Amino acid sequence: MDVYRKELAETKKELDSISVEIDSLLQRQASLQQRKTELDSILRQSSSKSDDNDKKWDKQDFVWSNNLLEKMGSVFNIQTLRPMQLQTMNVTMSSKDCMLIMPTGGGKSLCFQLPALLSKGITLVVSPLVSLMEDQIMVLEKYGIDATKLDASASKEKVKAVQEAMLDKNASLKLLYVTPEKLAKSKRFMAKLEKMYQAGRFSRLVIDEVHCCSQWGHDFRPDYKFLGIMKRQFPEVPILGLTATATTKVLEDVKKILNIPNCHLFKASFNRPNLFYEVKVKPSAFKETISEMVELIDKRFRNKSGIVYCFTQKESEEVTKELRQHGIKAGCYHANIPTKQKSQIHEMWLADKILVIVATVAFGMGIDKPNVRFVIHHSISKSMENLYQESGRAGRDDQRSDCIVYYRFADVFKQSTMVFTEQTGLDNVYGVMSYCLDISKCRRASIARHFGELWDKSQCNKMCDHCNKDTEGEKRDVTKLGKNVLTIIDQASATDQRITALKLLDAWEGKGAGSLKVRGLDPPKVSRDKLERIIGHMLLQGFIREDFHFTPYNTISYLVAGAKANFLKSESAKLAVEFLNKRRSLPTQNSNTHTSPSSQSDHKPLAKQSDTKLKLVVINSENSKFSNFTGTSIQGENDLTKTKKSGKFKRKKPVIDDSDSDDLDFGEEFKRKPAVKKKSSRDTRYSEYEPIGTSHNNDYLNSESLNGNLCKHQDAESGNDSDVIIENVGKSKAIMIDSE
Ligand SMILES: Nc1ncnc2c1ncn2[C@@H]1O[C@H](COP(=O)(O)OP(=O)(O)OP(=O)(O)O)[C@@H](O)[C@H]1O
Repeated sequence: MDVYRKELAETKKELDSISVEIDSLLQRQASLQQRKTELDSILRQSSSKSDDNDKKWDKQDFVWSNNLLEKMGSVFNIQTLRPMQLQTMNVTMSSKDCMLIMPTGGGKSLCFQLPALLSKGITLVVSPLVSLMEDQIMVLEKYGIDATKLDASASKEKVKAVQEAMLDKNASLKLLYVTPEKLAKSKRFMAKLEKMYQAGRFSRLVIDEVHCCSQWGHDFRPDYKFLGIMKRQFPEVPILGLTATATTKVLEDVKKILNIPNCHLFKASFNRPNLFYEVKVKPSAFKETISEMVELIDKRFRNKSGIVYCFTQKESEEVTKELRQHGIKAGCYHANIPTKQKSQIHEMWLADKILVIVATVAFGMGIDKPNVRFVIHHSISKSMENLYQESGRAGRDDQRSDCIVYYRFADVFKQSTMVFTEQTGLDNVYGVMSYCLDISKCRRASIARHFGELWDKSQCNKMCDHCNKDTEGEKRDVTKLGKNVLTIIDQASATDQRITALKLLDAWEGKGAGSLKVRGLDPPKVSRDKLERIIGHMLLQGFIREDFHFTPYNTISYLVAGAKANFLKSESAKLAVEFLNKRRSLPTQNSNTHTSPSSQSDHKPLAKQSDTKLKLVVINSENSKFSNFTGTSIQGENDLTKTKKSGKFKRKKPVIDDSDSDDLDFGEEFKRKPAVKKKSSRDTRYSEYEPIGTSHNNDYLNSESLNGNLCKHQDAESGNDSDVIIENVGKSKAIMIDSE
């Protein structure tokens, strides 16, 4: 019997492990399937582009072409069209359905305003915000174009006049703006549209922010769904959908909802070459974040116009107050500020009387200030679409501008508790977390992948922090640490306790509530930032998940085991997390392609960011008086430093490993390279020291300017710290000697 029992136990065990493998393969299959769909779509789009799509619509021999070009200059004062504008106008003028995806500020409005002038009848524009309509109508009035809106505030007389114009073939009205709610809720208005259609005066339906139709989008508006009946009711009316941000999935969904499966799709590149993308690690203390931000604005954006986006109204008020106290002309903008005051602030900002607007996302659509030099996110956005759109308010004049996100792990939970009830709310937040956690990939490549665009990262032109800094990531196997996280979570669950991310981190580090600590689990010798990073990746990879609970006052996010937790426990899955490789090269003098004068000297390296804290200086200089002694490798035996105490020069073994990363478990696959002697130009330019008393500024970009900096150096043998001064640094090489 024992034999059978034993065999039964083994059989069960094997079956369990097969189940785990099957689950794992199914998950992999699902994610590959999704990627395949994305790639298919990208290829379809690019091949249809290279078909006759662009070429056919790029012509200027349509019957309306002369009139179009004439009015473009005489009415709109525009001399040349931007990419995709002509194609879009030609398609819609041909009465065909079209969708245009063009970045914020790209010039979408012209694509329907100019055709509206050339067409008989009225163009109906569905727009999500009354303030947006007002802005556009104001501009159109300046051009002498008759445009109006119908919303809840319209008087009876106004409604009557508009309804008459809808049917009067002699009326001058060209554009009529309505909200989607107006269409969905007013049967009378729909009846009037029917009549306008019968009279042959319904020339075009324009749907601004068309991504709002899809609940997969970041701004789903239920009333946009109603627009699905428009094609059925008015089959002859061409639809033109406009958006700055829509993923492949959202586009497919929108086409279905609007019943325009065969519409022409024009996608201007998401790429805004003049925007520099950057992520900074946000200090845990509010005041510290403010002083970093003040320094940043003072150094890089002095007297420049910008926006600081905050998560809440309270946060935006506090940040405004602090910035003002530091002498920065800032104004606050959020939904609860009285309308009159909001307009005043907006106007003062437009006139550069206020330089920085500190705002919630209420300060959004329709901002058309050309010279916004920076957009800083004090807290992360709720989705990549939001981040892209908010950042995109910088540099509408095509001049170099900066888009900076301050990322802090704790902010992820502030967002997730707000959006977890939305269809894709959590995925959206995790998309931003993934963007921020990345430490080496080109930011544009990440954005391109998100928006399903083919992208060659060499086109970034060093206009993102990663491409500009030549940082290197190195994947490390942290499966053991991941399993520790699960052990803490399991124990909490077994003892009916709930655990937030903060408490989990505390328990892991042996702090906080005793009942959450796991006996026998030693605190890892890894910095808190790295632990946060590991937990972040566990969330992204599904090893843990958030579990939301409501209290009368707020929603709390707890961490629980995720769908893939068992894979990690059984080690059928590994947890690999990328950390910054310490062997990071300093960009050479020429490598900085920043074009604006401010950026030349003021860009800080990532040194201050937690994972990238500099700890080591390359010792080498051809030009130095010690050149006879120094080798070319940072690990070279000839590396010399003079100790503080003795004043004598002494050979030192430079430290490669993180002093706090001993606990990181390097598995086979991701084994960290040993601190080998590697002769490469990269090594000779490498620096891991943090200068004391000098802030991290762009001086690093010119390694000669390292000279004279006082640095901390850790002796690899003794572990003792000593102060050293860098001396005799050539254009790309450095030597350090003692400070005494
Ligand atoms: N071909 C062009 N040449 C020069 N300027 C243009 C051209 N097309 C549009 N513009 C200008 O670019 C600015 C932005 O245009 P528009 O407001 O249409 O952008 P948008 O794509 O609708 O942006 P958003 O998504 O922010 O609404 C406007 O000031 C507009 O006059």
